[in-house]
Amino acid sequence: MGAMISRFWFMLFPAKEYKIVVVGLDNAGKTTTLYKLHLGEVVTTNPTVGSNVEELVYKNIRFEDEHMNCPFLCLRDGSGFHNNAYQCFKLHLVWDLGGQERLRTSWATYYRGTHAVIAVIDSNDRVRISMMKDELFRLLGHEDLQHSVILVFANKQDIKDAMTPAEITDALSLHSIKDHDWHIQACCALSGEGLYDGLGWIAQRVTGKAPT
Ligand SMILES: Nc1nc2c(ncn2[C@@H]2O[C@H](COP(=O)(O)OP(=O)(O)OP(=O)(O)O)[C@@H](O)[C@H]2O)c(=O)[nH]1
Ligand SMILES: [Mg+2]
Repeated sequence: MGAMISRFWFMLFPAKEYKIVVVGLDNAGKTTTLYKLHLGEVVTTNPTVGSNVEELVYKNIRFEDEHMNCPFLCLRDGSGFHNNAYQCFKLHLVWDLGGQERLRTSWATYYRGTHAVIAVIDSNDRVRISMMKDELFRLLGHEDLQHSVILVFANKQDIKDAMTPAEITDALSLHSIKDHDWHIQACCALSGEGLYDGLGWIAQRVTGKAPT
């Protein structure tokens, strides 16, 4: 019933959309991440040529005091324990870009209007982490991403001896990023662990960000 009401509500009052682009080297797990979030399932992937795009709805329960000034589409939840609570929906349009070397030059064509960048890292790919650092700093310098927040997914944490988020933070020099809000999240796109935590961080941070 609740799901039906919210679907109907969406049709009447479409929420403001937030644009996210997902970047990272080939084989990092970008497409797996997108479809795990979108469908809740692991899909069989092929290397992406071009892009995939899907809409994700992130739902958050907020209590009345936190809800003040909430800019999102909200439904009052008057039932049970939560009669002071609201369900706040944020709609994210997520672009998953191909990571092969020849495709990376086209990433910038997707940047305009982006609120958040997700950089997916294969935490076992020690050899190419410096290449990913170069790509990351190149995109951070792009004018269309001036106002974007950056989420780094330290993916494939299920594999033994994966680099920890702290190691990846050092290898990517994340602490030297001063002009963007950033966050690193350990995850496993196969099980989904950590993915919603990362999306939750974005959902909080995009409020009030206005890319040109
Ligand atoms: N063990 C493990 N494997 C993963 C994980 N996430 C993705 N993979 C695997 O990594 C491989 C590449 O995943 P993709 O999602 O296609 O990678 P991609 O980043 O989209 O690659 P491109 O499209 O070429 O840029 C697939 O075999 C996935 O099943 C993970 O968390 N753990
Ligand atoms: Mg892909």
